[in-house]
Amino acid sequence: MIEQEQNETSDAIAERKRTSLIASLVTSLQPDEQIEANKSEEEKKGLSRRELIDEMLLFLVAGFETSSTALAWLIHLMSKHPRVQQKIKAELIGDNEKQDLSLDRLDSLVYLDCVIKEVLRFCPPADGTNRTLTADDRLPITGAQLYKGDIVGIPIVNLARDNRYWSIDPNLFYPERFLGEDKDHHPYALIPFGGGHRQCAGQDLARFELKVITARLMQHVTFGDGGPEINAGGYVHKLTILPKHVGVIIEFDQLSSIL
Ligand code: HEM
Repeated sequence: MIEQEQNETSDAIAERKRTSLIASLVTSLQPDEQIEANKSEEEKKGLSRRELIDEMLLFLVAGFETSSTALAWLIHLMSKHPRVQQKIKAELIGDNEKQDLSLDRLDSLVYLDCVIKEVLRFCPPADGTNRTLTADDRLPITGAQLYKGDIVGIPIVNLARDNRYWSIDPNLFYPERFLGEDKDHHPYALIPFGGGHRQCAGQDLARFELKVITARLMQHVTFGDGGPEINAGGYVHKLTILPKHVGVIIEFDQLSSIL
C-alpha cells in the first residue's frame, strides 16, 4: 500500500492526502532514513518506514475492536430500550419516504447523534487512557506532588458516570440528556475518544460508521430483549470493555423493503 501511494502522480497525491490517512502519512516519509537516524529525537523529522508500518497496524487494531465493541453495546442497549429504538425509527422515517441516507439526511438525524453519544458515555469501549508526565507537577486542588515520568491514569468510564458532572442521573441510559439538562456538560466528563493532541485519530470515522450502521439497522430491524439470562449484560475486560451476555431477538420490520 505504501508503494502504491508513492507511485501516484503528484496531483493524485495532493488529492488523496485529503481523504486517505495512509496517503497522508506516506507524504511524511523521511526522504533519507540514514540521515534522520543519526539525529537526536528532537531534531528528527518525518516518519521512518518502520514507524509508518506501525501506524498502519495501529489503525487496524485501534479501529476494529473499538468500533465493533461500541456496536455490540449499542445493540444490547437498544434491546433493553424499545422506546429509544422507536424514537430513532420515527426520526428516520420523518418525511423521508424513500428512506435514503444521503450525507445531508444523516446530518439531520439529531436524536441518533444523542443515542450514539449516550452509548459511548454509558459503555465506553476504552475505559481509560493514560499520560506520562514530561515534567514535575502538582495537582491543583489537593496539591499532590507528581514527578516527571509518572504515569497518570485517566478513568474515562468513571468521569462519564460521576454525579458531579451530570445533571440527570449518569447511571440512567437516557439519550435525551444531550438535548436538555446535560447539553452543556463538562467537556472532560465525556471523553470516549480521549483528549488533547493524542486523542483518537479515527474518531470522526468511528462516529460516522456507527451512525450509518445504526441508521441502516434501524430502518430494517428491531432488537428485542432475549431474556434476563442470555441478555444479562455485564462486561468482560479484554482489549476493550465488551458486553458479556448479549442475546437479542432480531425482528425484521419491513421485509419487502430489503428484498
Ligand atoms: C468507537 C470507536 C473508537 C473508540 C471508542 C476509540 C477510542 C480511543 C481512545 C480512548 C484512544 C486514546 C486517546 C487518548 O489517549 O487521548 C484512541 C486512540 C487512537 N485511536 Fe481510537 N477509538 C475508536 C475508533 C478508532 C478508529 C476507527 C481508528 C482508526 C481507523 C482509531 C485510531 C486510533 C489511533 C491511531 C489512536 C492513537 C492516537 C495517538 O496516540 O496519537 N480509533 N482511540
